[in-house]
Amino acid sequence: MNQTKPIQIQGKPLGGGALPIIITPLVGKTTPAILEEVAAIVPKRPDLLEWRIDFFGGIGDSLAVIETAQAIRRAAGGIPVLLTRRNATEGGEPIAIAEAAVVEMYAAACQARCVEMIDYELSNAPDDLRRLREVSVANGIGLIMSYHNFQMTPDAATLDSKFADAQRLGADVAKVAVMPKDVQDVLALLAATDRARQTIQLPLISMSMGGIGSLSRIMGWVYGSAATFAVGKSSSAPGQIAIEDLRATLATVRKAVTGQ
Ligand SMILES: O=C1C[C@@](O)(C(=O)O)C[C@@H](O)[C@@H]1O
Repeated sequence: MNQTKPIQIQGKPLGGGALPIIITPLVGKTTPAILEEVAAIVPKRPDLLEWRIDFFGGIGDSLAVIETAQAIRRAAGGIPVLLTRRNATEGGEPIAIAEAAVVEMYAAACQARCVEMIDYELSNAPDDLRRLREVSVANGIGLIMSYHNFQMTPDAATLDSKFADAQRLGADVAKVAVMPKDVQDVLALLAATDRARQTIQLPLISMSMGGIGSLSRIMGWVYGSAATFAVGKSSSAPGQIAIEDLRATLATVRKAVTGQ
């Protein structure tokens, strides 16, 4: 089987390498609600917590963001944190602040070193992508560049170009999440992931969403996806599986696929 490149945090691979890492979203609106989620999720031991800050009421207040990130970290028992503002055109929650303030919020979080990774969409302005690449590198924070399509699965050339764009723009990880209309679309996403594994130097994350797409959350690592998103307390996208069920299923697939 071809190799899946591991996601690294400050030069160290995350997870044991035998299976994809499990990322669990936090979607609370307030700091206490988020900390309640963290308390419920930490015993389930995901490899990475994704703080979906587009759900957070205090997104416009960088101090509140940094203090909440620090509180998450204190409660997370060593599990690293990925900070994600998913924009509304790519499936996120509508937010009250302009893009310039979003970039400054991300920059402040990087400078405070209160998270380990950030995620920013490839569709953003080249200057904003450049700024976040610079400030994340300067502070040792990993940068995922991502593409999401909650309506459909684009053609193979478009899928290939998203992985390639992330590499060209200097990301640490390339991520693609798309919605299938049928089983062929799930295969198209898996095939694109396998092609990217052979042509792109970066670790990859990919998934097909929705009910049928959930197959990709279970077997995407066989095609090169280094991570899979699972529900700890609340879901952040259609098709996510409960972490306990996903972990058991991944172990079964791994045993069947590798014989170990
Ligand atoms: O991009 C992704 C992937 C995702 O959309 C999913 O389908 O699991 C969930 C989001 O929280 C995350 O930012």
